[in-house]
Amino acid sequence: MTGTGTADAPRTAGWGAALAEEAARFAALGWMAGTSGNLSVVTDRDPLRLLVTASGLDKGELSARDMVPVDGEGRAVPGTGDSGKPSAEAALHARVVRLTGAGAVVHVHTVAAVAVGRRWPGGVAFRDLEMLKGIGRAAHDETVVLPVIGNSQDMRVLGDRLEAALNPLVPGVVVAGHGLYTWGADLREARRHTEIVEWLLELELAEERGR
Ligand SMILES: CSC[C@@H](O)[C@@H](O)C(=O)COP(=O)(O)O
Ligand SMILES: [Zn+2]
Repeated sequence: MTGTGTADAPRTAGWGAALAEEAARFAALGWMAGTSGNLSVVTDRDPLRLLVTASGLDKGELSARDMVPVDGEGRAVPGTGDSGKPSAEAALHARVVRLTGAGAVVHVHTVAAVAVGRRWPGGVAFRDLEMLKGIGRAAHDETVVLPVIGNSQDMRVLGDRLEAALNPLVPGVVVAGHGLYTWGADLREARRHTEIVEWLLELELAEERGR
């Protein structure tokens, strides 16, 4: 896929490379199989602008040019290049940013997220785990609930569900039958949150198998 070299391109090139690197990392873990998943980073707050992965590509093979600038509603910003169609879920990324103030959003399709969403459709609780510190919660004596929301192909519906279920203390939501959304102040924090939440989901399933 080719970019254009518009005035905006040099400014977003660094973000694009960072997104491609993150996507390759998640893909290598098997969390973005079969073109699934998408990533975004906030490049401007006023007006809100995000750079989001293009739709339908193998997320393990992206380059800096496979990223699309979108507005605060997730619509491609006109005149910013021909780097393809924004992710089908760009509007949800923008909604997460508006709701949480996040600087980066990660969406992965992990088996654990789908399995947990099926088993605990009302949300899943964690407690007394050192790993909870990685999402800013206490390692002891605090119950942390990760919300689970129903899936939809309509990003407005999905956004409304996410807003209604959002736990302000937890930077993530499981989308039942679909995958996981996580976010952070920047790409690095969003990655850490993704890894921690995925670890928690896998633990829950391992424990369930042992019960
Ligand atoms: C197997 S891809 C499923 C898609 O519908 C979607 O859920 C997804 O995560 C990737 O969509 P994309 O438009 O490439 O960002
Ligand atoms: Zn998806």
